Amino acid sequence: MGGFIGSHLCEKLMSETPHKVLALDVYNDKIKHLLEPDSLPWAGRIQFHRLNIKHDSRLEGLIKMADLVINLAAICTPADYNTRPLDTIYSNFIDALPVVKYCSENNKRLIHFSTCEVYGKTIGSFLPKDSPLRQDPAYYVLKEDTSPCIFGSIEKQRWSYACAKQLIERLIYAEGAENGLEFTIVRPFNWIGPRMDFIPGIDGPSEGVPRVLACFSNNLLRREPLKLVDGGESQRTFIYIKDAIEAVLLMIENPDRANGHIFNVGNPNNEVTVRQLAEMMTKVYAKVSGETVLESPTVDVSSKEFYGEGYDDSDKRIPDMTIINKQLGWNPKTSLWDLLESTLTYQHRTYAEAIKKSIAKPSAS
Ligand SMILES: NC(=O)c1ccc[n+]([C@@H]2O[C@H](COP(=O)([O-])OP(=O)(O)OC[C@H]3O[C@@H](n4cnc5c(N)ncnc54)[C@H](O)[C@@H]3O)[C@@H](O)[C@H]2O)c1
Ligand SMILES: O=C(O)[C@H]1O[C@H](OP(=O)(O)OP(=O)(O)OC[C@H]2O[C@@H](n3ccc(=O)[nH]c3=O)[C@H](O)[C@@H]2O)[C@H](O)[C@@H](O)[C@@H]1O
Repeated sequence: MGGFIGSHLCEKLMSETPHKVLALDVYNDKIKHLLEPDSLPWAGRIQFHRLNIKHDSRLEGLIKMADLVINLAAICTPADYNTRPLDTIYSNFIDALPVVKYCSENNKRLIHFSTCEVYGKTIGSFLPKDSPLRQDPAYYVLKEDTSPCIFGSIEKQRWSYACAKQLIERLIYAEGAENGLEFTIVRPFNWIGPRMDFIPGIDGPSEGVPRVLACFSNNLLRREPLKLVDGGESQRTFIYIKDAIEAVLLMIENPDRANGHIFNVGNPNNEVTVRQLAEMMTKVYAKVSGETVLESPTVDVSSKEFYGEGYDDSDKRIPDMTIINKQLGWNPKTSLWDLLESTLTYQHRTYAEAIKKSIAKPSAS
């Protein structure tokens, strides 16, 4: 609950609902503003417990105290999937097991965060490059109940994350079928916004590689070209975190309509290639910062150079919205331009000064 999505969810639950939250994480930096000072209007409704779900005897007791458990804990940055595959598999499968088990044994409802990466590659990506079928949505739109999960070979360790997430989904589904666990599985499609990941060298390790929003923000803040991996041809649909949190709140408030379902949560209208994302972020950042655009705003880099051996990529990710629409009546609202404008305004306000100082005094930390 102390990460990017957890911080936005806690904020929403505190400001717009009467619910109480027991927030568990190894860090609380992103929710500190909700915990202090004691005079906050929701003081007493949110409690932070610093614990590692991997090995902490307090976990079962805390789950027993709750009506609903939301599991967000995971390693979820692609730079880790091929370089720390064991940690990735343990984090996304093994470490989630006690949470599922305690929910099942104690009859607690579970909302588990999976990923759109469980779909892997599209069927269309295996068609010849010039096949007209590539334009047919039947070959690329990702549907919860009919699309297959298509991963690369084992040496493409990128898929360690998707595979672990798929297996935990299957386990939760089986707990529902055999033991009556009440569950909802969320498959986020590139949720982005303020507080996502970290800016290397400022609030995270200098050599760390966060997800694309933070990578590109870091480049823009430092006036470096944005790095396009393997030509930036992969396609993504990005959704504003605040739109996505509305969907999670509907799941929390409507158990009868959410239990037993797997939901895609994304914005099919915000599709771009990574290259187009870089171009749009460059324009938006110039607008919100008042800075000029570099002569060469992007640079190409191979995936091997950027991520190392074993990287692979999802080609295209368009969520089908039929199920979430029917069950919860939810639709995303914010356009890519608007969500980048508010997010990059936040990035500039939060980091520009710190970056300037770190560039001026490289040895000071
Ligand atoms: N942001 C997205 O678009 C996106 C997309 C797909 C899936 N997800 C999934 O949503 C969840 C949350 O993602 P996020 O973007 O907020 O990432 P995040 O890294 O900001 O949040 C994850 C949080 O889990 C905590 N954590 C990890 N292991 C832990 C452990 N063993 N014990 C206690 N805490 C632990 C981390 O400290 C972190 O605060 C993850 O399961 C991720 O796989 C997110
Ligand atoms: O957010 C999601 O829905 C899921 O997808 C992400 O995976 P991915 O979209 O591949 O990760 P990003 O780091 O956001 O990268 C997006 C694309 O940009 C590219 N990229 C990334 C960083 C960069 O500097 N340059 C660049 O071209 C990547 O190669 C990839 O094609 C992560 O796996 C998870 O957070 C999550 O499960």
